[in-house]
Amino acid sequence: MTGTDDVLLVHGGTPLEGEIRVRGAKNLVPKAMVAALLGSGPSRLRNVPDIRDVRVVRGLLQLHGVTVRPGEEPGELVLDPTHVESANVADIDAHAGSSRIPILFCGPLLHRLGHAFIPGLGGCDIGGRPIDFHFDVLRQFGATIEKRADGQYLEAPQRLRGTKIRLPYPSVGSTEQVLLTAVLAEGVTELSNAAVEPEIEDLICVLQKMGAIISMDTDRTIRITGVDQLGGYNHKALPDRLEAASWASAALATEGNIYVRGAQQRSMMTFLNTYRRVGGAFEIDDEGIRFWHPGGSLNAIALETDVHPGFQTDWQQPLVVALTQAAGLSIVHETVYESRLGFTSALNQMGAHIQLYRECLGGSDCRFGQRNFLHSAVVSGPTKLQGADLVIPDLRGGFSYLIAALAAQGTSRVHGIDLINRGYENFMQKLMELGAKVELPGGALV
Ligand SMILES: CC(=O)N[C@H]1[C@@H](OP(=O)(O)OP(=O)(O)OC[C@H]2O[C@@H](n3ccc(=O)[nH]c3=O)[C@H](O)[C@@H]2O)O[C@H](CO)[C@@H](O)[C@@H]1O
Ligand SMILES: C=C(OP(=O)(O)O)C(=O)O
Repeated sequence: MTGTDDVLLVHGGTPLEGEIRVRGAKNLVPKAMVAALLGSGPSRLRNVPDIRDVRVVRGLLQLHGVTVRPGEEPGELVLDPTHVESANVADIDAHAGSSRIPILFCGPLLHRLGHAFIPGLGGCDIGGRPIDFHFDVLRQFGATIEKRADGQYLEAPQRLRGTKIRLPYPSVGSTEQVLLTAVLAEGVTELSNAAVEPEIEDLICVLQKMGAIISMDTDRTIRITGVDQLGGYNHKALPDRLEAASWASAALATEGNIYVRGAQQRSMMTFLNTYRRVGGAFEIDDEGIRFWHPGGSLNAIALETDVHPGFQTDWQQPLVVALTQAAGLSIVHETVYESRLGFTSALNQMGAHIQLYRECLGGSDCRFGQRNFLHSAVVSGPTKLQGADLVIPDLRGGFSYLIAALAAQGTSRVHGIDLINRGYENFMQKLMELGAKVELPGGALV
């Protein structure tokens, strides 16, 4: 989607009502696809959403010689890495800036080919997003890394060796880097201060199915005993708790009622507690979760994002839109990314009252305090929102703008909507199914 197609007209003021379905998690599926590279035979991944991050990884795997084809059931992919040794990666530059996943090809490619080339990464612009932890751990396994103009070139002169690693911060991607590298490394790897997000546990399940030996302690320590060979896997990806929470926030902000088929309580407990504190209602059954605004006013809250099992940072932006409708002062302290509150300036243009601060407000001190990062917010509500011209800044910020436009009076022009396809499957169709009044410029229905 390009040019004027990349704009959506949103006529606000209608509650979102109905049912949508979430499929496999954006933050697991592409990584499980990379894990298939480690196998000696084909893998089957089910519940795969049709999102851009999946398409990017599919393209990268194909460049490396993995055949990827649809399986028997809808949303199933069969990934066969048998011919990886004959890979032709001449076109890899085309994938530069596409997503964060290419960095996770390092370990598997070093094991398979002895070398790897990683193009520049993409992903949301919500902070500096360095990759120093990734390269530090890869060096500890025995890899050499050379920075080139168009990316990073890595080599493993010998088989990578297990090692003892302590992450400076429980980074999700770096934990996955260690897992995907350690499983075929020689000997034992001990990783402390690891991230333990549900998507990481699911990746560990995938790797265990392939033959890996991985144990998780309760103190963020993961131990991996390297093996000589891994097989393929057959796995159903865990559902996308981040997308589910986005729709839950949309139900609250638009005074609507949405049944999210596929949403799973276990991975959303912290979100559900917060949703209840704000005054949102939900009901859980075996197939999904219904979220709704029960009427009356919403409650202001203090909220701090954190690594799992804390409040996930990717839940923050959509929920902030609902907080503009809560009575009183809400405090939001973003501790995972230093620049994830910039999206609020557009909400202020729509009529919200959100003030940003450099200090760590409302909770513990974080890495960003006293360092000039506007990473705390005070949201004063309730405020009526008015339609506006909005330019989508990042994935969750983009979905938040859609929510704000749907909750607002009048019409908004939302520019850059294609970015949302990176992580939300068929979001325009889902909006229509929920009764949203949205159209493409020129009057075409989506
Ligand atoms: C594709 C994917 O799964 N993306 C998720 C993943 O991103 P991603 O894996 O990139 O996020 P990390 O957990 O690594 O980043 C967390 C923090 O660690 C810092 N850091 C990270 C790596 C590094 O080498 N150096 C460093 O300083 C980052 O700047 C950030 O401040 O986890 C994030 C935190 O749950 C989520 O918001 C993203 O949706
Ligand atoms: C920050 C996100 O993703 P990524 O790491 O892919 O940029 C997100 O999903 O909100």
